[in-house]
Amino acid sequence: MDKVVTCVAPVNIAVIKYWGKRDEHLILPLNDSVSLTLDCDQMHTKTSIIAGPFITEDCVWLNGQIMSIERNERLKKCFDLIRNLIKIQKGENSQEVKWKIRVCSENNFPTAAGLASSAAGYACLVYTLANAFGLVNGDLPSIARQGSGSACRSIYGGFVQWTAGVDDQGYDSTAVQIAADTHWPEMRIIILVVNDSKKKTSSTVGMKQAVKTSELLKYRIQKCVPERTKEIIQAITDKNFEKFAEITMRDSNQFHAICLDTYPPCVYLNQVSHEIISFVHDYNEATGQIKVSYTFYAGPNAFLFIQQIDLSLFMSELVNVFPTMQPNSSYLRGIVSTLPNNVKPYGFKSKDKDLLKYIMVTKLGNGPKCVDDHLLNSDGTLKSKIESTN
Ligand SMILES: Nc1ncnc2c1ncn2[C@@H]1O[C@H](COP(=O)(O)OP(=O)(O)OP(=O)(O)O)[C@@H](O)[C@H]1O
Ligand SMILES: C[C@@](O)(CCOP(=O)(O)OP(=O)(O)O)CC(=O)O
Repeated sequence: MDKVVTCVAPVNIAVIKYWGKRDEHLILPLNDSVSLTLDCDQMHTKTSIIAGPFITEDCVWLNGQIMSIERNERLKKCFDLIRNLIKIQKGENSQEVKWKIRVCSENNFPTAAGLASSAAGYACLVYTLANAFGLVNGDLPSIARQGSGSACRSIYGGFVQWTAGVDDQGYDSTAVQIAADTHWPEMRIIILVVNDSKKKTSSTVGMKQAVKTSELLKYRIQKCVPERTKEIIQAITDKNFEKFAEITMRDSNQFHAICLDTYPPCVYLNQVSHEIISFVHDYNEATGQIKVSYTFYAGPNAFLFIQQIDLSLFMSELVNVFPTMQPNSSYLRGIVSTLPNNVKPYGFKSKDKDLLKYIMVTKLGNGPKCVDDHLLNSDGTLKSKIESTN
C-alpha cells in the first residue's frame, strides 16, 4: 500500500447503557446495550493511514499530538488484531504483516469529555486499517470493541445493539444493526454542551469501580436491562416515540444512580445537567405528551431526542430558558433552521446566561466511510499542523 487511505466514523449515543465488564482484557460487557449512530456531517473522527516498507515505526497522531503505542495497550491490541487478520486473509508470509503503520487522526469535537470520542475514534481506526489493507469480511466490531467497548456500535449506522454474550472468548458478543437510519428519518438529536473539558473519572475506571462496589448494578443487569432492551427495540421497530423516550430517560437516570451507588461515588452530572432534566420533564408536562427525552453519558453534557415536527417549537423554548451572550451562529450549530423570534408558548422562566457552551442539532446517520480529504501526504508526513480541538 503506497497511498493514503482516509475514513470518517460516527459517534454513537447509547440509550441502554453499557456499564460494567465481564472481561477487562477482552472488553466484554456484563449487559446488552442499544445505541443510535449520529450523522458524520456534524460530529466525526477522521483518520488517515499509510503503511509500507518506507515507514520506519508504528506511530499514531491524535489531534496533533503523538500517542505512545507502547504505553497504550488498547491501541497495540487493535494493531495486533489487524495484523492477525492480514495473516489469515493474505497468508503468514505476506510482506504487509511486517509493514509499519502511520496513523493521523482528528476528532472534530472535544476528546475525552463524555462525548463518545473513544467510540468514534477506535471505530475509525479499525475501519480505516481494514480498508487500507484491503481486508474483507473481518469482524470489525470485535476488533473495535477491544479498543473501546462502545466503539463496536459505531461500525454500523442507524440503531445498533451490542449483545453481551456468554462465551469466554467473546465470540457471541458483537454489534448488530437493529434498523437503518432511514427507518426513523424524523429523529433529531440535540446535544447540549455544558462542559467540554476532560472528565475526572474515565468511563473505564468508573465502570470498574461500579462492578466492584455497586449493589444496584447487579439488579440492573439481571432485571432491568433484559426487559428494557426488548422494550426499546420494539419501540424503535414501531417508531413509538413516547415509549422510546421514556425508556431512554429511565435508563440514563438509573445509570447515574449506579454511579452514585459506586463507592467512592462517581459524580458525572452537575447543577446544569439537573436543570436540563427538570426542564425536559416540565416541557413534556406542559405539552401533555413526551415530546423530548434526555440521556447523559459519563459527563454533564445532555443528549436530547425529539422528532423533527416538534423541533422548532422546542428549540425556541430551549434558547429562551438557556439564553446566551454569544452570537447565534456560534451558540446554535448543526441542522437548525432560523427559530421564530421570542416564541414562548409555555412561558418558562429564563435561567442565567451562558449555562450552556453551545447547542448542536444533528440527525441519525450511517456507519464509517472512506473520503478523499487526507490528513497525511503520500510520503507519510502530516499535511498540516493540526490544532487540538480540545
Ligand atoms: N480519534 C481517535 N483515535 C484513537 N483514539 C482515540 C481517538 N479519540 C479518542 N481516542 C482515545 O479515547 C480516549 C478518550 O476516551 P474516554 O472514554 O476517556 O472519553 P470519551 O470517549 O470522550 O467519553 P465517553 O466514553 O464517556 O463518552 C482518548 O484519550 C484516546 O485514548
Ligand atoms: C457511558 C458509556 O458511554 C460508557 C462507554 O464506555 P467506554 O466504551 O468508553 O468504555 P471502555 O470499554 O472501557 O473503553 C455508555 C455506553 O456508551 O454505552
